[in-house]
Amino acid sequence: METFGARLHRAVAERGPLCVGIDPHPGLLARWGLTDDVEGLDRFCRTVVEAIGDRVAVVKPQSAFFERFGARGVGILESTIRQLRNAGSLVLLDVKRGDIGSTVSAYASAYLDPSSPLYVDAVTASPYLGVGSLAPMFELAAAHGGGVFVLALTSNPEGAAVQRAVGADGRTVAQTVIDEISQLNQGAEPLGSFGLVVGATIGDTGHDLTAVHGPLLAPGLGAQGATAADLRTVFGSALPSVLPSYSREVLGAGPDPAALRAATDRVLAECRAALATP
Ligand SMILES: O=c1ccn([C@@H]2O[C@H](COP(=O)(O)O)[C@@H](O)[C@H]2O)c(=O)[nH]1
Repeated sequence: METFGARLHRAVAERGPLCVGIDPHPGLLARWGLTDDVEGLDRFCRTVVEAIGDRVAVVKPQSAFFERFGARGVGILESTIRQLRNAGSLVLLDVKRGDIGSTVSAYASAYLDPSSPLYVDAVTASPYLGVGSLAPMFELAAAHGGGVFVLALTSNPEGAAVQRAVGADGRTVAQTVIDEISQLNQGAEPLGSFGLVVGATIGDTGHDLTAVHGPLLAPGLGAQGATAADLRTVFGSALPSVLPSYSREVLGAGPDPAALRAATDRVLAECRAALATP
């Protein structure tokens, strides 16, 4: 069985270093001339998948925008995941789950067990009940070739107060998360399956990402103000592991599929240039 890290490494080599988010904000549905209901949600997602599902390495549906429509919205999420898989992109579900270990086990079954209707290639997870509480997710991911991206240094300004707080051993909370995830990836080739979320907005925080050996998802580009040129400052020598992520910057170009593809190609070119070694 091929690991998530190996599949991601191959997808990025074939399609380029880019993750595009599917975030059907009410404002975007309106701008696309769609109704703010399940029918509008379905049309929005189908348009995105048909436009870019066969050209982007990773697509990241944001679960919140599906959950707000209840069971029918989650049904659209299930069908969007299936369509993305058929189009050949890896699916990273942004759900930011975290809880005590016995409950994390159920979240793991929901997203990382191939028999689940919401089965995806990888999920985002929150480490604030302790990285160890996420162990059931790591175990199920490893068993089925899946991946987990753990929040370390998020793109929103409010995150710093918690994530950069310093513990008794002198490390920040974020550095503790970084170090624990690095341990999980030891010995994995060509890339570990356990990633971190590090916002492109945060500047140079002095955190050491050199030993992670797993993917570094970088949201915050475009709508939140960061540019591809900021990636070098944030990630330094860890730049080759960065997976830049854009949602509204690309989605705002819709609903014309050609315009969505053009926006995707533009941000991908910017990321390629930013990630290229000097
Ligand atoms: O630190 C984080 C973690 C996750 N996100 C998510 O990424 C997208 C960003 O959307 P944009 O439209 O590109 O701003 C969204 O789903 C967030 O929930 C993040 O922004 N920052």
